[in-house]
Amino acid sequence: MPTSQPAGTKQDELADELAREQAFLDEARAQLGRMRELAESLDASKASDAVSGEVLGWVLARRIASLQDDPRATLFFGRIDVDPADGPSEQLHIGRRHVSDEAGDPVVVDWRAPVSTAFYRASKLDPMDVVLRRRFGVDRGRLTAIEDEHLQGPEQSDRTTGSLLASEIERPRTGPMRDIVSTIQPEQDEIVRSDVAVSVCVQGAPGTGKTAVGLHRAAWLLYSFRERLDRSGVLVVGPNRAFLDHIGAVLPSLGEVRVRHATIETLLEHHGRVRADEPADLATLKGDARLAAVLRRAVWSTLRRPSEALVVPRGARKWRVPAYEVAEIVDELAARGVRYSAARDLLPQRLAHHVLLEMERAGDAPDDRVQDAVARSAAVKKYVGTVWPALDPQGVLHRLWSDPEVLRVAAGDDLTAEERGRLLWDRPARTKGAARWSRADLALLDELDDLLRRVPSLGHIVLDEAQDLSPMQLQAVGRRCSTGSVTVLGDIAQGTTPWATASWEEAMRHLGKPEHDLVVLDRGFRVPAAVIEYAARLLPVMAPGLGAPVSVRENPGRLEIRPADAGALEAEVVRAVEKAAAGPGSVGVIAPDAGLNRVSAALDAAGIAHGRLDRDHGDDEDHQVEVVPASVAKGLEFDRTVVVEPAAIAAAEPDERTGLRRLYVVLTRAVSELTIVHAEPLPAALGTA
Ligand SMILES: Nc1ncnc2c1ncn2[C@@H]1O[C@H](COP(=O)(O)OP(=O)(O)OP(=O)(O)O)[C@@H](O)[C@H]1O
Repeated sequence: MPTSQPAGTKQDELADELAREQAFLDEARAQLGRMRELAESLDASKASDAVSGEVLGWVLARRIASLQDDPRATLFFGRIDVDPADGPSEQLHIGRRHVSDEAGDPVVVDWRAPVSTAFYRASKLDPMDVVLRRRFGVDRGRLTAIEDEHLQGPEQSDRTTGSLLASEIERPRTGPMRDIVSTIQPEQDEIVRSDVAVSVCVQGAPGTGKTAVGLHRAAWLLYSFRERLDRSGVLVVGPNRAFLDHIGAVLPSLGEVRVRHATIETLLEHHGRVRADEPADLATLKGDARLAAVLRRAVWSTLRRPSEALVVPRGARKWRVPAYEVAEIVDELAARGVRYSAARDLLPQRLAHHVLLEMERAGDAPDDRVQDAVARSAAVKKYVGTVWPALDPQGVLHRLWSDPEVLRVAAGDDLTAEERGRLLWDRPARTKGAARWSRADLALLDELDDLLRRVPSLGHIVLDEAQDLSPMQLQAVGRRCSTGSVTVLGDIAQGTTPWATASWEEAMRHLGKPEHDLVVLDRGFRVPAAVIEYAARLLPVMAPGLGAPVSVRENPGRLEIRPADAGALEAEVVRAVEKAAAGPGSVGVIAPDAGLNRVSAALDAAGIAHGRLDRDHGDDEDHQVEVVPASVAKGLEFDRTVVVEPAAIAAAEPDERTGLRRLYVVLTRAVSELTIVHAEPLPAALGTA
């Protein structure tokens, strides 16, 4: 934009302004130091008793830790000057945490506070009383640049040192994912600050910031509803360990260290160890929502109609509750909507109460202790065991997969004979303890667990890469936020399981959140234009109707395709990796799972140090170069990626659509450069370069 001032004057003015802001930063640091010293001077031992002393000590330790100053970061990254019609104008500096002065007045405002909303959302169309929005460039704890936007009045020349958003994204990656708190975009902020009661489903193409938004939403919720969510808990669910490692530092960097991170497997692992792989069609069938009804029948069909009266001997007398009366009690308990085992727990007292009534009719005057003793008597226990058997999830599923008759009865009209045949084990395990459970079985065990006793609900769950979960897995997550809310993040086009969801309406129904906000993000932050345009060639074949994101990146990125002779693939990969690793920033070498060892060995032979990611682990050492199996690449990103043998990556999946979707995921991991190395012809859907 043209400026009327001579360039020199403008530079001087900018330098003065930076110096003023740096002085303000120094003052904010001093205030934070004062707050920390104050917290350190408080003495927990002065509490009224030992228990409160312990709690107070813990609270103080947490407060002191939260007041630590990180010299590598700044206390604020932005500023807004607001001038409301009905109040005084003020300048607000926005940072990762609140800092106040001796009088308690804010020096830095937490980015999550309501007054900070305008920093993220104000626009020229709707300035929200903001006159000026300022963003700061930061380097090792010092302010290095200012970017101003004047939101009101005649257009003015902005004092800007370039797009901080662009430089934030281009900044080379080392180590795990960073927070985006200084550059959250308005459409992202709307999601981050959605009310705690609202479940949100975000559909977005690769790199549109879904993961980032979900994590910042968790941090915002914890700030805004601290007491409620501290008690009920917040959970982040992601696709694998390598991914959790990648995102694991974001919430701690925002001051939230108590959010649990899990994969769907770790969430369900307490039900048993996965010891069996099964064909995709069987896993799909086990993940089908119809199984919920089958399991419900399997549980409740174990109730037996009492055929004999309950007889309780007490002293010289025997007391009887006739079978038809027991049947009425059982029917009433079963109809209450209480979980199976919880209802069963009520039965002994109900039966004992009837025995008590018999005693009263016979002229006795028994009290509550007698009722308790009858309820706990061997006769009642044994009787309850026959009419309302004790169950555990593993026992029920073991019987279901072992006994054709049990499965037939439980299946009702929900499964065909052919489907039942597939579900039955060829060689049933002799005991439930010896059963070889599959991944899909774990979700069924979880369903059974919940049919027996209600699984407690958390306050909020952030569910990432949700498109890959089966209906039964979605229900397992859903029951863990049944009284809370959920933020669902995903991309239908990146669904790479045979049971991947086809529609968000359906997935949200399985999660138990039919009422939700569906938001589509379509501005791509990660993937540069040259790369996304190439990857998007796959979309019409494997996800018709879904569009590619519009890359917001000014850097068009680089795409290079390097054919290799058969037998010389690894040598070409080594050359490509050497080139990619020459500059700063992370390099991901994504190869077919089956070819990973060869690639890793070739890099070793060439002396290229690298880490290896896996479903079950990330990289403890944060190497610049990571070798990644194609099946683990989802959700990750690298400044430069080298993709090895796309045709083999696609062919490793059970069908063409899943194969091309896997490839789409792999091709969209690059922030600036994608190099493809191949000996086999590229998949036809990619067209000719
Ligand atoms: N507002 C923003 N400011 C700066 N960087 C951003 C912003 N939004 C997203 N990014 C960056 O873009 C990259 C992609 O974001 P993220 O991983 O959250 O995308 P995603 O939609 O989850 O992608 P995928 O579907 O491929 O997993 C990350 O490096 C993230 O930090």
